Amino acid sequence: MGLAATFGRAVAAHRQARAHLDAARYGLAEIQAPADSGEAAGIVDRLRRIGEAVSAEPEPAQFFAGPLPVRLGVATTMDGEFPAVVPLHGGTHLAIDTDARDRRVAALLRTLVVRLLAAAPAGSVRVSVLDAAALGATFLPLRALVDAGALPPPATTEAEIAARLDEAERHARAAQQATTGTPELLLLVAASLPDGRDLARLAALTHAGPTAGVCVIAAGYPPRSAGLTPPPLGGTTGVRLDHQGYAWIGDPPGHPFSSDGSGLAAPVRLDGDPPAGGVAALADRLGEVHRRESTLDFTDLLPARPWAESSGNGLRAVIGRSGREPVICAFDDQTPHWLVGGRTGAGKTVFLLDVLYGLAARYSPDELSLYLLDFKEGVSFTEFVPTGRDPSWIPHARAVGIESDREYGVAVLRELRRELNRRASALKRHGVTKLSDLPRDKPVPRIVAVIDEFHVLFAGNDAVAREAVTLLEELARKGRSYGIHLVLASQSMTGIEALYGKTDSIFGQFPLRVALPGGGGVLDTLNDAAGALPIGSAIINPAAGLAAANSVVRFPDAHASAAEVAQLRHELWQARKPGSRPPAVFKGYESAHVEDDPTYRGLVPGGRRPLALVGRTVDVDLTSALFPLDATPGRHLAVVGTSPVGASVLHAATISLARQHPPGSARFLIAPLVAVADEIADATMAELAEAGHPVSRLDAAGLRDELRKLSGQPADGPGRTFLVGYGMDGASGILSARDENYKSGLDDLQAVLRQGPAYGVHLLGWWRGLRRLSDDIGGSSNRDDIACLVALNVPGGELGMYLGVTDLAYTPRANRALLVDRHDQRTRLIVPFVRPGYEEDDEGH
Ligand SMILES: Nc1ncnc2c1ncn2[C@@H]1O[C@H](COP(=O)(O)OP(=O)(O)OP(=O)(O)O)[C@@H](O)[C@H]1O
Repeated sequence: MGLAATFGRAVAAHRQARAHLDAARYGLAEIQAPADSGEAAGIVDRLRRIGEAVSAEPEPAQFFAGPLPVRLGVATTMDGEFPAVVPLHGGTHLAIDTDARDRRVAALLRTLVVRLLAAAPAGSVRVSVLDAAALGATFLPLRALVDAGALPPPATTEAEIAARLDEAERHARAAQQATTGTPELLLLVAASLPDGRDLARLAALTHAGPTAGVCVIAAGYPPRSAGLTPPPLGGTTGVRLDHQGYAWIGDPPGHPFSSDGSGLAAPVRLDGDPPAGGVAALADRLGEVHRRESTLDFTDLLPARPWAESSGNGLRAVIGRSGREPVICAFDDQTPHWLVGGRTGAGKTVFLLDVLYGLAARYSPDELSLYLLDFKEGVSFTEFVPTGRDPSWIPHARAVGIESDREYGVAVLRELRRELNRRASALKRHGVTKLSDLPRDKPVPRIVAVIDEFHVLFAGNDAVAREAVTLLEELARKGRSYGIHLVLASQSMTGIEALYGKTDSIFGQFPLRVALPGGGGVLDTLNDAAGALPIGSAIINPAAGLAAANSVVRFPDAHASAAEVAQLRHELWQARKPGSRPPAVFKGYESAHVEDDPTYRGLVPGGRRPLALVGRTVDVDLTSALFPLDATPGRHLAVVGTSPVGASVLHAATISLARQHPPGSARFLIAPLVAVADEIADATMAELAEAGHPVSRLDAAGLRDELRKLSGQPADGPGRTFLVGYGMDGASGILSARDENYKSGLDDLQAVLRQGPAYGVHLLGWWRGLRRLSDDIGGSSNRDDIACLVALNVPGGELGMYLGVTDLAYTPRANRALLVDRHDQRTRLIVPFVRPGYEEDDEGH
C-alpha cells in the first residue's frame, strides 16, 4: 500500500540520517532531547511502528499511548536531508502561519489528514475539517475519503463551523470524563481560522490537555489582522513559511529542537500531496470499515448469554453505539424513568423495540415484567403478544394495550399503583428498605411500563385526564424505591405543558431524556441538538436535557431484522416457565363477542343470582361486564342509544341469562318492537327455543297485556320471567294509552319495575333515546327503577344530566359503551357485546 511505503521511506530516511551523524545531530537527535542520540533511536522506532501499523492494525490504546511523531517534510542541511518530524496528538497541536489558500499549506494539510487516517487503527481517528476561506476546495482532492464516509464534508459556513466546535467540545468533555474505553482521536483541521468567538473556542481546545483526545491543526495562525491579540494556543508547534517557499519549524512542546527557542535550524521543504492512488486505496479500506461499523445490527444489542443478569441494582441495556462504543442506559436510582420524544416517523417505535428486546434478552421474567401501552393507531407492541400466525409471546409481558383507550391506560396505571402499594407493604412487613433485601422465595421483578404517545392520556382535561396525572405523578415519584420504572414516549410535549402545572413534578422525575429526530421537546429549551439528527440516531441525555450532557447514539432498525427478532422472541418464549400465562391483551379496535367470553362459557344452570352479561370492561384483564339481577327493586337493564349494537347487547344479556336456567325454570317473552332489531330478536328466540326454554313473541299490544298481568300478581308458577323489549320506544304509543280504568301501560311498566324483581320478573329493554326511557319510567327522578344501564351513543352531557352526575367523562364512540349500575355506584367503560356481522363502524352504522 502506498502509504505504508511512504512511512517505510520515512523510516529508511531516518536510518540514513542516523548514519550521517552530523546531520542527525543537527536535526533528528535534537528532536527528543538535545545531545542524546538514544532518543533519536526512540523516535525512529516509533516511526517504524507507525509504518507497521498500516498493515498490522495495533490496538488503539497502544497506538495512542503518547504523542505521534508525524513528518511534515524534509529538512535540508549542508550535509544532506532528513525528515522533519513533529509530535501530534497527546496534547500537542500544530499551527501554520499561512492558511490553506497557499497551495503548499493545502497540500500539507491533505497529506497530514491522510497520514493520520492511514496510520491509526481503522475507526480510531475522526477527522473534522473547517474550510471557510476556500469553501471546502482545500479538501476536494480527498473527495474519495468523503464519499467513503471516512471524512465528513468540510464545514464552510459559520453555523457549520460552530456545530463542529460544539462537537469537538463534547468529544473533549466526554473523553476527559471517560474512565474506561478505547481512546478515540478527533483531528480538527482548520484550513483557515474562524473569527472571534470561534477562534477562542478553537484555541481553548489546544489547552484541553492530553486526555481530551483532540488534536488541532490550525492554518493561518496567528491571524495577520492588525491590532488584535489572538488567543494563545497551548502545546502547539508553530510553522512559518518564508518567501522562498521553505518552512521553518518551531520547537515542539516538550521536545524542543533548540536550546534557545529558535526551533529547527534548517529550512524544511514541506511534503506535497499524497499520491492519488494511495488516497483511493485508503478510501477503499476505510470505506469498508465505515460500512461495517455503521451497519449496526439488532443482534449487537443482545447479550452473549440470555437471562444471565440480576436486576437487583437496576436494569441495564445496550441501546446502540456512539462512535464505536456501545451505549448502555439504565433504569436505576440515577435514571429511574425515561422520557422519549420524536416526531412521527422518527423511529420511536424502533427505539422502544430495541430497548425492550435488549432488556428481555438480559433479564429473565423473574427479574423483569413489562407493561406496554400504545395509544396510537398502529402495531407497535403487537409482536409481544400471541397472534393467529405466531403463537409466541414475550414471557415478561404482563399487559399489552394496542390502540388503547385512555380509560385502559388509567386502568393499567391503577394496577401499577396497586402493585406499588403491595411492594410497599411487603417491605414494611419484612422490615427492609430495598426490594433486593426481600426474601427471594417469591421473585419481585422490576417493572418497566412503556406508554407510547402518552400525551393522549392527558387529552380532554376531564376526570380521566386528571386521574391519569395523579397516578403518573405518584408512580414517577415513588416508583424508584419499588422497582417500577416508566418510559413515556411522545411526539408532542407542548400540549401537556400548557395543560398541567404538574408537569414539573412529573417530568422532574425523568432524568433520562431520549430525543429522536424532531423530539427536542424532551430536552432543555436551550438544547437544540435534536433538530438535525438523522433517522436511526438519538440524543441521550441523562441530565434532564441540559445541553452539556448530550451524547449522540445510533441504534439499529429492529424492523429491518425481522428474522432475528422473531428468532429471539421464540427462544425467550420457549424458555418460559411451565404454566406461564400470555399477557393480558387489549386491542382497542377489536369487538367483543359473548360466545368468546370466559365468564359466559363458564355459566351453568343454577346460580343464585342470574347474571346479565353485556360486554367486556376496559380494564387490564378485560373482565366480563355484567349485572347481577337479584330481587332488589330496580334490577332491570336498560340499553340506551340509537346504535343498533343495542339489539346485540340485549341478545347477549338474554342468552347469558338463559344459560343459567335449566329448561323450564325461566320463560322468555321477546318483544321485537322496531324493524332494525327483528333479525336479532328472531335469532335470540331461535337460540332460546333450541336450548329448550319456553319463549313467546310479543307485539306492542301483547307487551301491554303482559305488563298488565305481571303488575297485578306474582308470575305464574315457580321460576323467572324475562321480558325483553327490542326497541321499547316502538311501544310507547300503546303503552302510554289509558284503558277504561285510566290506567296506562306505563303505569303497569312502572309497577313491574318496582315489584317485579321480588317475584323473579326482570325487564331487559333497548331504548333508542334517553328521553323516551326517562318518560317511560316516569321521569329521571325514578331512574333507580332501572338500576342497570348500558349507554351506547348517548352524549356524555345528556347522560350526566339523566344520571345527576356533573363531570361524567364519557365520549360516545364506536364499539364502546358506558356501564352504570346505580345500586353499587359502578361506572365503567366497556366494549359492548356485538353479534358477529353486526359490528358498528366509526360512523355508527
Ligand atoms: N435505526 C434505524 N435505522 C434505519 N431506519 C430506521 C431506524 N429506526 C427507524 N427506522 C425507519 O424509520 C421508519 C419509522 O420508524 P418507526 O415506525 O419506529 O417510527 P415512529 O417514530 O414510531 O413513527 P410513528 O410515530 O409514525 O409510528 C421505519 O421505516 C423504520 O424502518
